[in-house]
Amino acid sequence: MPKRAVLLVNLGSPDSTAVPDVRTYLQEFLGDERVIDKPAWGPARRFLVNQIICRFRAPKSAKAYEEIWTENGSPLVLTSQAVAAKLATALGPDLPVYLAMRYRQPSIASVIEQMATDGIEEVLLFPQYPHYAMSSWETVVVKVYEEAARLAPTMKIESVQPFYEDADYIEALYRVSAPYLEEPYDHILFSYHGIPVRHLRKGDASKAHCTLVKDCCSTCSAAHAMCYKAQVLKTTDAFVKRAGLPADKWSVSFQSRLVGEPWLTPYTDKELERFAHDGKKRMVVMTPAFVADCLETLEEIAGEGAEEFKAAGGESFRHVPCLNDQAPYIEFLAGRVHRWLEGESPTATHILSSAATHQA
Ligand SMILES: C=CC1=C(C)c2cc3[nH]c(cc4nc(cc5[nH]c(cc1n2)c(C)c5CCC(=O)O)C(CCC(=O)O)=C4C)c(C)c3C=C
Ligand SMILES: [Fe+2]
Ligand SMILES: [Fe+2]
Repeated sequence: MPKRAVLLVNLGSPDSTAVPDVRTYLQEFLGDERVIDKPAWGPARRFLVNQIICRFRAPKSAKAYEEIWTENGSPLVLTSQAVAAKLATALGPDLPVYLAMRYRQPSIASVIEQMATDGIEEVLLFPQYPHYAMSSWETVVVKVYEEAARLAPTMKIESVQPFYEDADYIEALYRVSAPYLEEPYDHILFSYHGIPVRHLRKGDASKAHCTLVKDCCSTCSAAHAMCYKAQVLKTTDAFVKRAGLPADKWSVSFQSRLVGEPWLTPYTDKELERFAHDGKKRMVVMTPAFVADCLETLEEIAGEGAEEFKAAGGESFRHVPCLNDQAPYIEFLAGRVHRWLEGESPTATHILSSAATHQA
């Protein structure tokens, strides 16, 4: 019997809130060619990222991180560690669980080296993203395969595909959110991390669907195996059906944009202001693109978003916490791992990416 393991990978955080640490993190993150992909020419991109974006952004980001940092470190990293520990307990001693971060620590390379030292032969890679994006799911998968090819070439790795409409994931989302939907509210906003519209077009292998066909991301298409927007709409639809939400009480928006080009719309901050002006006084915001609470949910939504909504006339603002290390999420992860052990291919929707076809 080959020695098997599960590898969870999430995005990662700076080592501390000190500006030099935040700058180092941003350089690694935004220096990733699947995150900032322009200009295409490497040295020019490096100059743009290092000299312009990171230099100016690091002090502002460091302040934002200070708002959410705990005495033990980054919420994203600490929650991911708790998830890994609880999943390990659920799976038992024969199936160890490892955790790595795409940027900073623990690095993918160091964890693959550890798995090789521990004699691991077969790995289920579980990117901690429900939706496909070149800048999230794909960069994790590519990096893991690159590092494995270099450090552990005989290790066999299979990747869990984006689980945006997996019935067990939707059920977990429902179980964690339901208590927050019991109190009266006027509107529920599903706020997803944004991406540049250009990335949506880049992911469309047909080059004939996304942004080119009317209602492209809501109509059925093979392009949607790699369409972030289509996938977040499917998560929302499935959740709305499960929770029985009335049609006129919810909508979708996109947060966390950078300047320089159009990102997916409508933008969350503008929508919160609009709803407050329209007299929707009691707002609930869900953030299902993130499995763990992080800077983007705790500071941008629960902090700034709530302030902006109230400044525009809103009265109450509830952010529904992410799945975090709550039992429904651990049960979903364990269930998905068991399906792998029973021989189900991790490929629910085959992604037409070189990243997904690697076989060591
Ligand atoms: C949920 C999936 C994510 C996608 C898709 C994504 C795309 C994306 N992000 C940036 C730029 C930044 N994101 C930042 C933080 C951040 N992003 C995600 C997730 C996705 N990003 C998470 C979970 C976090 C929080 C990390 C934490 O430590 O808590 C930041 C850093 C903070 C800041 O300065 O605002 C940047 C920058 C781009 C450019 C992009 C797609 C092209
Ligand atoms: Fe991001
Ligand atoms: Fe699309």
